[in-house]
Amino acid sequence: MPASTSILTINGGSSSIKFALYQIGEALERKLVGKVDRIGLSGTNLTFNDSSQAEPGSRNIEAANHGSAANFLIDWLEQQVGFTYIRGVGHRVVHGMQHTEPERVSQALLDELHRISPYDPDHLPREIELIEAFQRRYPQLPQVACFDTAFHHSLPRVAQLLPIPRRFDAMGIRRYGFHGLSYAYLMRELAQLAGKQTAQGRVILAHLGNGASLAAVRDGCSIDTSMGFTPTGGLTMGTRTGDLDPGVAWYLMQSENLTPQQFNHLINHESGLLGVSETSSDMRDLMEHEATDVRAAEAVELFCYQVKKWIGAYAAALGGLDTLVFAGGIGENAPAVRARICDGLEFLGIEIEEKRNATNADVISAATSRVTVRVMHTDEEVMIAKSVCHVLDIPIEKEGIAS
Ligand SMILES: Nc1ncnc2c1ncn2[C@@H]1O[C@H](COP(=O)(O)OP(=O)(O)O)[C@@H](O)[C@H]1O
Ligand SMILES: CC(=O)OP(=O)(O)O
Ligand SMILES: [Mg+2]
Repeated sequence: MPASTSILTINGGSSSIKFALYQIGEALERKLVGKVDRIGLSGTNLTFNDSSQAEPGSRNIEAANHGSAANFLIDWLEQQVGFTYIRGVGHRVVHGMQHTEPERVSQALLDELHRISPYDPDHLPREIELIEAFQRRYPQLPQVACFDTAFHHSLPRVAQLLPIPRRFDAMGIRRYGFHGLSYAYLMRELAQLAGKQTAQGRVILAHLGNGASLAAVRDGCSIDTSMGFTPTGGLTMGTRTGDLDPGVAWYLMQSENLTPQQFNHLINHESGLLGVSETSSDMRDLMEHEATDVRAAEAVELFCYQVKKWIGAYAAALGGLDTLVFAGGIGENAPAVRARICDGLEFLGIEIEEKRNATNADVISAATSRVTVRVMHTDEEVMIAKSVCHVLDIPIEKEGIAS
């Protein structure tokens, strides 16, 4: 790969690290993209696509935790590209509390992230580990934290409040919302594709991946979102419960004699599509076995039903609906799921065109549909890269993305 000034992006999930390298030219050009997945499990793997090579590559690695995966990744990047030309590293940081903008990582910010890491035990400790691994190896290299909560700083008070004693609100125990990098990207793309007026209208964004949430957006601002204090809330997901009757929490903890750690594992890693199907957290697997396995069928049904209900709720919160956007691995690639979600929502003005839906077309609504329904590919990485350029004052001439 040619040596040129670049930005590295790091997106640390609960068992994976996604990364991308953007060359800074007139526009940001993605040169390398990849991920380390199955961290802490057997068969940890690094897979990558280098734009200068015809074939994708992969390597088996040993990584018991995010720290050792990060060190492996740093060594590998050192060999592939070298760090001399990397101007900055941008990290997705899932929880940012009151932070509304991306910012340069400082010791004060790291101290604060350590303090709030119990707020999201599945993402934050690993993201901190990644930032610290880069800091140890390249102390002079600027790092930028890009907060998933920032997009939702505009939530009205009523959408922030949790119905628990008021003293907790003063301690920051409130609804924040997540997937903000994805939502910010989708809103920028929507303005480019459909015009600013459409992006200023009443929009529901459905980010349906392993982690899944919806956001209601009006005048370009988030007015509500399904995840709350942690990314475990809202919709049922691959392995997370989503919203759960709090009485169930109390009952299970005491009847099963669960420690807080065991309970956390149950709601984040053993539930959702995996818990209901007893077989897989992966929507593709479940759809394949729907006809023969009632558990898989119920899991898919529950997911579609919940997304449908949230669309109804957010249409009410927005006072109507102009645009519905599907994104994320499921939202972008599963026509049958989109069709099931939208079935019965004709009363809201949502009509799907079967053929367009089947091909994952950009616009999948019928010409007669009052609501425009779109399928959009989301890109958290490029949002991170742009934020790094912004925070580090690196000019990019063109707003677009070259690849
Ligand atoms: N063609 C497809 N049909 C149905 N589901 C799909 C398809 N492609 C990907 N998915 C689902 O997308 C989900 C992963 O979404 P993704 O956004 O990649 O997750 P992550 O949150 O890990 O980035 C999985 O449930 C996967 O099964
Ligand atoms: C915020 C969140 O849930 O992220 P992910 O979907 O990557 O787990
Ligand atoms: Mg994700």
